[in-house]
Amino acid sequence: MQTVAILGSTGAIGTRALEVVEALAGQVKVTVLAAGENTELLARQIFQFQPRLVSVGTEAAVKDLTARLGANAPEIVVGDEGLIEAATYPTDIVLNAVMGARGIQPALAAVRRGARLALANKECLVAAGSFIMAEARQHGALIVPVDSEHCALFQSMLAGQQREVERWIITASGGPFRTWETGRLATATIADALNHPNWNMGKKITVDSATLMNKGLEVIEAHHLFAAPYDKIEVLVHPQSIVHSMVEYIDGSVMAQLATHDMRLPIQYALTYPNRLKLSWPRLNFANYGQLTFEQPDTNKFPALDLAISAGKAGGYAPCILNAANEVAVSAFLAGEITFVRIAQVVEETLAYESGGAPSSVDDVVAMDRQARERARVILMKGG
Ligand SMILES: NC(=O)C1=CN([C@@H]2O[C@H](COP(=O)(O)OP(=O)(O)OC[C@H]3O[C@@H](n4cnc5c(N)ncnc54)[C@H](OP(=O)(O)O)[C@@H]3O)[C@@H](O)[C@H]2O)C=CC1
Ligand SMILES: CC(=O)[C@@H](O)[C@H](O)COP(=O)(O)O
Ligand SMILES: [Mn+2]
Repeated sequence: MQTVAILGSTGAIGTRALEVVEALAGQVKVTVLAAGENTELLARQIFQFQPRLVSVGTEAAVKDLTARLGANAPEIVVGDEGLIEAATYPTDIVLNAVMGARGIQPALAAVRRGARLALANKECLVAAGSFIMAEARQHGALIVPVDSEHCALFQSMLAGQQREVERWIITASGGPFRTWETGRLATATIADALNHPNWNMGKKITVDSATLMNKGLEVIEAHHLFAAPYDKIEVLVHPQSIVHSMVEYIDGSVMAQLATHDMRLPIQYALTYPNRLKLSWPRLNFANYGQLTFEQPDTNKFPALDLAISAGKAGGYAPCILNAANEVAVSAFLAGEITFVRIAQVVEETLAYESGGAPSSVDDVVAMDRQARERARVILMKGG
Protein backbone atom coordinates (compact mmCIF):
# COMPACT_ATOMS: atom_id res chain seq x y z
CA MET A 1 0.00 0.00 0.00
CA GLN A 2 1.44 3.38 -1.06
CA THR A 3 0.50 6.46 0.93
CA VAL A 4 -0.10 9.74 -0.89
CA ALA A 5 -0.54 13.42 -0.10
CA ILE A 6 -2.78 15.21 -2.59
CA LEU A 7 -2.04 18.94 -2.70
CA GLY A 8 -4.78 20.83 -4.53
CA SER A 9 -7.35 18.11 -3.90
CA THR A 10 -10.36 20.27 -4.79
CA GLY A 11 -9.00 21.33 -8.19
CA ALA A 12 -9.30 19.77 -11.63
CA ILE A 13 -6.27 17.49 -11.16
CA GLY A 14 -6.95 16.86 -7.46
CA THR A 15 -10.52 15.66 -7.98
CA ARG A 16 -9.43 13.38 -10.83
CA ALA A 17 -6.61 12.06 -8.67
CA LEU A 18 -9.13 11.09 -6.02
CA GLU A 19 -11.16 9.24 -8.69
CA VAL A 20 -7.97 7.37 -9.60
CA VAL A 21 -7.29 6.52 -5.95
CA GLU A 22 -10.85 5.23 -5.61
CA ALA A 23 -10.45 3.08 -8.74
CA LEU A 24 -7.13 1.71 -7.45
CA ALA A 25 -9.13 0.27 -4.56
CA GLY A 26 -6.82 -0.38 -1.66
CA GLN A 27 -3.50 0.00 -3.50
CA VAL A 28 -3.06 3.68 -2.63
CA LYS A 29 -4.12 5.35 0.62
CA VAL A 30 -4.64 9.10 0.92
CA THR A 31 -3.20 10.28 4.21
CA VAL A 32 -2.93 14.02 3.48
CA LEU A 33 -5.22 16.45 1.66
CA ALA A 34 -4.50 20.12 0.95
CA ALA A 35 -6.82 22.66 -0.63
CA GLY A 36 -7.47 26.38 -0.62
CA GLU A 37 -10.97 27.55 0.22
CA ASN A 38 -13.46 25.06 -1.15
CA THR A 39 -14.35 23.66 2.27
CA GLU A 40 -17.63 22.15 1.12
CA LEU A 41 -15.90 19.77 -1.31
CA LEU A 42 -12.93 19.27 1.00
CA ALA A 43 -15.22 18.20 3.85
CA ARG A 44 -16.76 15.53 1.59
CA GLN A 45 -13.29 14.36 0.55
CA ILE A 46 -12.22 14.13 4.21
CA PHE A 47 -15.33 12.15 5.04
CA GLN A 48 -14.63 9.70 2.20
CA PHE A 49 -10.82 9.34 2.37
CA GLN A 50 -10.19 9.88 6.10
CA PRO A 51 -6.79 11.65 5.83
CA ARG A 52 -4.63 12.12 8.94
CA LEU A 53 -3.61 15.70 8.06
CA VAL A 54 -5.43 18.43 6.14
CA SER A 55 -4.15 21.81 5.01
CA VAL A 56 -6.30 24.76 3.92
CA GLY A 57 -5.47 28.19 2.54
CA THR A 58 -6.95 30.55 5.13
CA GLU A 59 -7.99 30.82 8.78
CA ALA A 60 -11.57 31.35 7.58
CA ALA A 61 -11.36 27.98 5.81
CA VAL A 62 -10.11 26.33 9.03
CA LYS A 63 -13.09 27.72 10.92
CA ASP A 64 -15.55 26.68 8.26
CA LEU A 65 -14.06 23.19 7.89
CA THR A 66 -14.02 22.64 11.66
CA ALA A 67 -17.67 23.63 11.84
CA ARG A 68 -18.54 21.17 9.07
CA LEU A 69 -16.58 18.26 10.54
CA GLY A 70 -17.09 18.78 14.28
CA ALA A 71 -15.46 16.12 16.44
CA ASN A 72 -14.50 14.11 13.32
CA ALA A 73 -12.02 16.73 12.12
CA PRO A 74 -8.45 15.51 11.50
CA GLU A 75 -5.48 17.74 12.32
CA ILE A 76 -5.85 20.93 10.25
CA VAL A 77 -2.94 23.20 9.30
CA VAL A 78 -3.15 26.47 7.40
CA GLY A 79 -1.57 28.73 4.79
CA ASP A 80 1.69 28.31 2.91
CA GLU A 81 3.32 26.88 6.06
CA GLY A 82 0.49 24.36 6.30
CA LEU A 83 1.03 23.38 2.68
CA ILE A 84 4.72 22.74 3.38
CA GLU A 85 3.71 20.69 6.42
CA ALA A 86 1.37 18.69 4.20
CA ALA A 87 4.22 17.92 1.78
CA THR A 88 6.53 17.07 4.68
CA TYR A 89 4.15 14.58 6.32
CA PRO A 90 5.68 11.09 5.79
CA THR A 91 3.95 9.72 2.69
CA ASP A 92 5.43 7.65 -0.14
CA ILE A 93 4.13 10.04 -2.79
CA VAL A 94 3.26 13.74 -2.97
CA LEU A 95 0.97 14.76 -5.82
CA ASN A 96 1.60 18.47 -6.27
CA ALA A 97 -1.48 19.84 -8.03
CA VAL A 98 -1.73 23.32 -6.58
CA MET A 99 -1.72 26.14 -9.08
CA GLY A 100 1.17 28.56 -9.50
CA ALA A 101 4.42 29.45 -7.76
CA ARG A 102 2.78 28.43 -4.48
CA GLY A 103 3.85 24.94 -5.56
CA ILE A 104 7.59 25.66 -5.18
CA GLN A 105 8.02 25.09 -1.43
CA PRO A 106 5.92 21.91 -1.20
CA ALA A 107 7.79 20.46 -4.21
CA LEU A 108 11.07 21.11 -2.43
CA ALA A 109 9.78 19.69 0.86
CA ALA A 110 8.71 16.50 -0.91
CA VAL A 111 11.99 15.86 -2.75
CA ARG A 112 14.10 16.80 0.28
CA ARG A 113 12.62 13.89 2.20
CA GLY A 114 13.09 11.56 -0.78
CA ALA A 115 9.37 11.11 -1.51
CA ARG A 116 8.15 10.47 -5.04
CA LEU A 117 6.92 13.74 -6.50
CA ALA A 118 3.99 13.23 -8.89
CA LEU A 119 4.21 16.65 -10.47
CA ALA A 120 1.32 18.50 -12.09
CA ASN A 121 2.40 21.94 -10.85
CA LYS A 122 4.63 23.10 -13.73
CA GLU A 123 5.14 26.61 -12.35
CA CYS A 124 7.50 25.34 -9.62
CA LEU A 125 9.91 24.03 -12.26
CA VAL A 126 9.59 27.17 -14.37
CA ALA A 127 10.53 29.42 -11.45
CA ALA A 128 12.87 27.16 -9.47
CA GLY A 129 13.57 24.14 -11.68
CA SER A 130 17.33 23.92 -11.21
CA PHE A 131 17.00 23.95 -7.39
CA ILE A 132 14.19 21.39 -7.29
CA MET A 133 15.96 19.04 -9.71
CA ALA A 134 19.25 19.35 -7.79
CA GLU A 135 17.54 18.58 -4.46
CA ALA A 136 15.75 15.61 -6.02
CA ARG A 137 19.07 14.22 -7.28
CA GLN A 138 20.75 14.81 -3.92
CA HIS A 139 18.00 13.05 -1.95
CA GLY A 140 17.28 10.29 -4.47
CA ALA A 141 13.71 11.49 -5.02
CA LEU A 142 11.92 10.43 -8.20
CA ILE A 143 9.92 13.08 -10.02
CA VAL A 144 7.24 11.58 -12.28
CA PRO A 145 5.51 14.20 -14.40
CA VAL A 146 1.72 14.37 -14.43
CA ASP A 147 1.54 17.11 -17.06
CA SER A 148 0.28 15.11 -20.06
CA GLU A 149 3.07 16.11 -22.48
CA HIS A 150 5.82 15.41 -19.96
CA CYS A 151 4.24 12.13 -18.96
CA ALA A 152 4.35 11.27 -22.70
CA LEU A 153 8.00 12.37 -22.95
CA PHE A 154 8.86 10.40 -19.79
CA GLN A 155 7.30 7.25 -21.27
CA SER A 156 8.87 7.85 -24.71
CA MET A 157 12.27 8.24 -23.09
CA LEU A 158 12.10 4.74 -21.66
CA ALA A 159 12.97 3.59 -25.21
CA GLY A 160 16.50 5.05 -25.20
CA GLN A 161 19.15 7.05 -23.38
CA GLN A 162 19.02 10.80 -22.74
CA ARG A 163 22.25 11.28 -24.76
CA GLU A 164 20.61 9.50 -27.75
CA VAL A 165 17.76 12.02 -28.01
CA GLU A 166 17.83 14.38 -30.99
CA ARG A 167 14.54 16.22 -30.37
CA TRP A 168 11.91 16.49 -27.69
CA ILE A 169 8.67 17.35 -29.55
CA ILE A 170 5.98 18.85 -27.33
CA THR A 171 2.51 18.87 -28.85
CA ALA A 172 0.01 21.71 -28.31
CA SER A 173 -3.71 21.74 -29.04
CA GLY A 174 -3.38 25.34 -30.27
CA GLY A 175 -6.14 26.37 -27.85
CA PRO A 176 -9.54 27.90 -28.61
CA PHE A 177 -8.09 30.70 -30.80
CA ARG A 178 -6.02 28.52 -33.15
CA THR A 179 -8.25 29.30 -36.13
CA TRP A 180 -9.04 32.93 -35.21
CA GLU A 181 -7.61 35.81 -37.27
CA THR A 182 -5.05 37.75 -35.20
CA GLY A 183 -7.16 40.93 -35.25
CA ARG A 184 -10.16 39.12 -33.80
CA LEU A 185 -8.23 38.30 -30.60
CA ALA A 186 -8.91 41.88 -29.45
CA THR A 187 -12.55 40.83 -28.99
CA ALA A 188 -11.80 37.58 -27.13
CA THR A 189 -13.93 37.25 -23.98
CA ILE A 190 -13.26 35.31 -20.78
CA ALA A 191 -15.77 32.68 -21.91
CA ASP A 192 -14.00 32.38 -25.28
CA ALA A 193 -10.64 31.86 -23.57
CA LEU A 194 -12.06 29.27 -21.18
CA ASN A 195 -13.54 27.27 -24.06
CA HIS A 196 -10.66 24.80 -24.48
CA PRO A 197 -11.22 22.43 -27.42
CA ASN A 198 -10.12 19.24 -25.66
CA TRP A 199 -9.33 19.53 -21.96
CA ASN A 200 -11.44 20.42 -18.93
CA MET A 201 -8.96 22.15 -16.60
CA GLY A 202 -8.67 24.87 -13.97
CA LYS A 203 -9.15 28.43 -15.21
CA LYS A 204 -5.54 29.61 -15.04
CA ILE A 205 -4.07 26.81 -17.12
CA THR A 206 -6.99 27.05 -19.55
CA VAL A 207 -6.18 30.72 -20.21
CA ASP A 208 -2.49 29.75 -20.52
CA SER A 209 -3.49 27.26 -23.21
CA ALA A 210 -5.34 30.03 -25.05
CA THR A 211 -2.31 32.37 -25.05
CA LEU A 212 0.08 29.43 -25.68
CA MET A 213 1.94 30.51 -22.53
CA ASN A 214 1.14 27.00 -21.29
CA LYS A 215 3.31 25.57 -24.05
CA GLY A 216 6.11 27.99 -23.25
CA LEU A 217 5.96 26.98 -19.58
CA GLU A 218 6.01 23.36 -20.72
CA VAL A 219 9.18 23.92 -22.77
CA ILE A 220 10.92 25.20 -19.61
CA GLU A 221 9.43 22.32 -17.61
CA ALA A 222 10.82 19.80 -20.15
CA HIS A 223 14.23 21.51 -20.07
CA HIS A 224 14.46 20.85 -16.33
CA LEU A 225 12.81 17.43 -16.14
CA PHE A 226 14.85 15.85 -18.92
CA ALA A 227 18.00 18.00 -18.88
CA ALA A 228 16.96 18.88 -22.44
CA PRO A 229 18.87 21.70 -24.17
CA TYR A 230 16.47 24.38 -25.45
CA ASP A 231 17.65 24.00 -29.04
CA LYS A 232 16.47 20.39 -28.99
CA ILE A 233 12.92 21.15 -27.78
CA GLU A 234 10.24 21.86 -30.38
CA VAL A 235 6.58 22.78 -30.13
CA LEU A 236 4.19 21.29 -32.66
CA VAL A 237 0.50 22.11 -32.85
CA HIS A 238 -1.66 18.98 -32.90
CA PRO A 239 -5.31 20.04 -32.58
CA GLN A 240 -6.67 16.60 -31.67
CA SER A 241 -4.50 16.23 -28.48
CA ILE A 242 -4.10 12.49 -29.05
CA VAL A 243 -0.33 12.36 -29.55
CA HIS A 244 0.69 13.77 -26.18
CA SER A 245 4.33 14.37 -27.17
CA MET A 246 7.21 12.60 -28.89
CA VAL A 247 10.91 11.88 -28.55
CA GLU A 248 13.06 11.56 -31.67
CA TYR A 249 16.28 9.58 -31.28
CA ILE A 250 19.51 10.02 -33.22
CA ASP A 251 18.70 7.03 -35.46
CA GLY A 252 15.51 8.79 -36.60
CA SER A 253 13.13 6.63 -34.54
CA VAL A 254 10.30 8.64 -33.03
CA MET A 255 8.62 7.38 -29.87
CA ALA A 256 5.27 8.88 -28.98
CA GLN A 257 2.63 8.28 -26.35
CA LEU A 258 -0.96 8.36 -27.57
CA ALA A 259 -4.16 8.20 -25.55
CA THR A 260 -7.53 9.87 -25.19
CA HIS A 261 -7.33 13.28 -23.52
CA ASP A 262 -8.08 12.22 -19.98
CA MET A 263 -5.80 13.26 -17.12
CA ARG A 264 -6.65 10.19 -15.07
CA LEU A 265 -4.15 8.24 -17.16
CA PRO A 266 -1.05 10.39 -16.43
CA ILE A 267 -2.14 10.74 -12.80
CA GLN A 268 -2.42 6.97 -12.37
CA TYR A 269 0.87 6.42 -14.21
CA ALA A 270 2.66 8.85 -11.89
CA LEU A 271 1.24 7.07 -8.84
CA THR A 272 1.95 3.50 -9.99
CA TYR A 273 5.12 3.82 -12.16
CA PRO A 274 6.92 1.56 -13.09
CA ASN A 275 3.75 -0.55 -13.10
CA ARG A 276 0.89 -0.07 -15.54
CA LEU A 277 -2.44 -0.93 -14.02
CA LYS A 278 -5.69 -1.74 -15.74
CA LEU A 279 -7.85 1.27 -16.57
CA SER A 280 -11.46 0.74 -17.44
CA TRP A 281 -12.39 4.01 -19.13
CA PRO A 282 -12.91 4.53 -22.91
CA ARG A 283 -10.10 3.51 -25.29
CA LEU A 284 -8.65 5.38 -28.23
CA ASN A 285 -10.61 4.54 -31.35
CA PHE A 286 -8.39 5.64 -34.25
CA ALA A 287 -11.11 5.21 -36.87
CA ASN A 288 -13.25 7.77 -34.99
CA TYR A 289 -10.54 10.38 -35.44
CA GLY A 290 -9.91 9.66 -39.12
CA GLN A 291 -6.83 11.85 -39.16
CA LEU A 292 -4.26 13.28 -36.79
CA THR A 293 -2.87 16.60 -37.99
CA PHE A 294 0.18 18.71 -37.16
CA GLU A 295 1.16 22.32 -37.88
CA GLN A 296 3.66 24.96 -36.76
CA PRO A 297 2.58 27.33 -33.95
CA ASP A 298 1.80 30.91 -35.01
CA THR A 299 4.19 32.87 -32.80
CA ASN A 300 3.08 36.23 -34.22
CA LYS A 301 -0.48 35.61 -33.13
CA PHE A 302 0.63 34.08 -29.82
CA PRO A 303 3.69 36.06 -28.61
CA ALA A 304 3.60 34.40 -25.16
CA LEU A 305 5.20 31.26 -26.57
CA ASP A 306 8.38 33.02 -27.70
CA LEU A 307 8.42 35.18 -24.56
CA ALA A 308 8.54 32.05 -22.44
CA ILE A 309 11.13 30.24 -24.54
CA SER A 310 13.36 33.35 -24.57
CA ALA A 311 13.02 33.66 -20.78
CA GLY A 312 13.93 29.98 -20.42
CA LYS A 313 17.01 30.43 -22.61
CA ALA A 314 18.00 33.61 -20.75
CA GLY A 315 17.78 31.71 -17.44
CA GLY A 316 18.63 33.50 -14.20
CA TYR A 317 15.57 35.26 -12.81
CA ALA A 318 13.80 35.59 -16.18
CA PRO A 319 11.62 32.43 -15.98
CA CYS A 320 10.58 33.32 -12.42
CA ILE A 321 9.59 36.84 -13.50
CA LEU A 322 7.79 35.51 -16.57
CA ASN A 323 5.77 33.12 -14.45
CA ALA A 324 4.91 35.64 -11.73
CA ALA A 325 3.84 38.30 -14.27
CA ASN A 326 1.76 35.75 -16.13
CA GLU A 327 -0.04 34.67 -12.95
CA VAL A 328 -0.89 38.30 -12.17
CA ALA A 329 -1.97 39.06 -15.75
CA VAL A 330 -4.14 35.95 -16.10
CA SER A 331 -5.81 36.67 -12.79
CA ALA A 332 -6.51 40.26 -13.96
CA PHE A 333 -7.93 38.95 -17.23
CA LEU A 334 -10.19 36.51 -15.37
CA ALA A 335 -11.34 39.40 -13.14
CA GLY A 336 -12.34 41.36 -16.26
CA GLU A 337 -9.65 44.01 -15.66
CA ILE A 338 -7.62 43.57 -18.85
CA THR A 339 -8.17 42.22 -22.36
CA PHE A 340 -6.88 38.88 -23.58
CA VAL A 341 -4.15 40.41 -25.76
CA ARG A 342 -2.91 42.49 -22.82
CA ILE A 343 -1.82 39.34 -20.94
CA ALA A 344 1.31 38.79 -23.04
CA GLN A 345 2.04 42.53 -23.08
CA VAL A 346 2.02 42.70 -19.27
CA VAL A 347 4.41 39.75 -19.14
CA GLU A 348 6.73 41.34 -21.69
CA GLU A 349 6.68 44.72 -19.91
CA THR A 350 7.41 43.08 -16.55
CA LEU A 351 10.30 41.13 -18.06
CA ALA A 352 11.76 44.40 -19.37
CA TYR A 353 12.67 45.27 -15.76
CA GLU A 354 14.88 42.18 -15.56
CA SER A 355 18.28 43.38 -14.50
CA GLY A 356 20.35 40.21 -14.84
CA GLY A 357 21.83 38.14 -12.06
CA ALA A 358 20.79 34.70 -11.01
CA PRO A 359 19.21 33.25 -7.87
CA SER A 360 21.57 31.39 -5.60
CA SER A 361 18.79 29.86 -3.52
CA VAL A 362 15.09 29.17 -3.54
CA ASP A 363 14.67 32.06 -1.12
CA ASP A 364 16.05 34.34 -3.85
CA VAL A 365 13.48 32.91 -6.27
CA VAL A 366 10.64 33.43 -3.82
CA ALA A 367 11.75 37.03 -3.17
CA MET A 368 11.93 37.75 -6.91
CA ASP A 369 8.52 36.13 -7.45
CA ARG A 370 7.08 38.63 -4.96
CA GLN A 371 8.86 41.62 -6.55
CA ALA A 372 7.82 40.63 -10.05
CA ARG A 373 4.19 40.41 -8.96
CA GLU A 374 4.41 43.94 -7.57
CA ARG A 375 5.92 45.19 -10.83
CA ALA A 376 3.27 43.45 -12.87
CA ARG A 377 0.53 45.02 -10.74
CA VAL A 378 2.02 48.50 -11.25
CA ILE A 379 2.11 47.86 -15.00
CA LEU A 380 -1.51 46.71 -14.87
CA MET A 381 -2.58 49.85 -13.02
CA LYS A 382 -0.86 52.09 -15.56
CA GLY A 383 -2.95 50.45 -18.27
CA GLY A 384 -1.91 50.21 -21.89
N1 LIG B 1 -5.97 20.62 -15.04
C1 LIG B 1 -5.17 19.93 -15.82
O1 LIG B 1 -5.63 19.10 -16.62
C2 LIG B 1 -3.70 20.13 -15.74
C3 LIG B 1 -3.11 20.91 -14.77
N2 LIG B 1 -1.77 21.03 -14.68
C4 LIG B 1 -1.18 21.85 -13.64
O2 LIG B 1 -1.64 21.39 -12.38
C5 LIG B 1 -1.81 22.48 -11.46
C6 LIG B 1 -3.24 22.50 -10.97
O3 LIG B 1 -4.09 22.73 -12.08
P1 LIG B 1 -5.67 22.61 -11.95
O4 LIG B 1 -6.02 21.41 -11.16
O5 LIG B 1 -6.19 22.75 -13.31
O6 LIG B 1 -5.99 23.93 -11.08
P2 LIG B 1 -7.29 24.27 -10.24
O7 LIG B 1 -7.38 25.75 -10.22
O8 LIG B 1 -8.45 23.49 -10.72
O9 LIG B 1 -6.92 23.73 -8.78
C7 LIG B 1 -6.01 24.41 -7.94
C8 LIG B 1 -6.03 23.75 -6.58
O10 LIG B 1 -5.14 24.44 -5.71
C9 LIG B 1 -5.83 24.69 -4.49
N3 LIG B 1 -5.29 25.79 -3.71
C10 LIG B 1 -5.48 27.12 -3.85
N4 LIG B 1 -4.88 27.77 -2.84
C11 LIG B 1 -4.29 26.83 -2.06
C12 LIG B 1 -3.53 26.86 -0.86
N5 LIG B 1 -3.24 28.01 -0.26
N6 LIG B 1 -3.11 25.69 -0.33
C13 LIG B 1 -3.40 24.53 -0.94
N7 LIG B 1 -4.12 24.42 -2.07
C14 LIG B 1 -4.55 25.58 -2.61
C15 LIG B 1 -7.26 24.93 -4.91
O11 LIG B 1 -8.10 24.84 -3.77
P3 LIG B 1 -9.56 25.57 -3.67
O12 LIG B 1 -10.22 25.38 -4.98
O13 LIG B 1 -10.15 24.79 -2.53
O14 LIG B 1 -9.32 27.00 -3.32
C16 LIG B 1 -7.39 23.78 -5.89
O15 LIG B 1 -7.58 22.58 -5.20
C17 LIG B 1 -1.38 23.74 -12.24
O16 LIG B 1 -0.06 24.02 -11.98
C18 LIG B 1 -1.55 23.32 -13.71
O17 LIG B 1 -0.70 24.01 -14.57
C19 LIG B 1 -0.93 20.40 -15.57
C20 LIG B 1 -1.45 19.64 -16.57
C21 LIG B 1 -2.86 19.43 -16.74
C1 LIG C 1 -3.67 18.36 -20.04
C2 LIG C 1 -2.42 19.11 -20.12
O1 LIG C 1 -1.37 18.59 -19.93
C3 LIG C 1 -2.50 20.54 -20.46
O2 LIG C 1 -1.27 21.18 -20.23
C4 LIG C 1 -2.89 20.61 -21.90
O3 LIG C 1 -1.82 20.15 -22.65
C5 LIG C 1 -3.27 21.96 -22.30
O4 LIG C 1 -3.50 21.99 -23.64
P1 LIG C 1 -2.69 22.87 -24.68
O5 LIG C 1 -1.94 21.91 -25.52
O6 LIG C 1 -3.80 23.58 -25.39
O7 LIG C 1 -1.81 23.82 -23.91
MN1 LIG D 1 0.24 19.95 -20.46
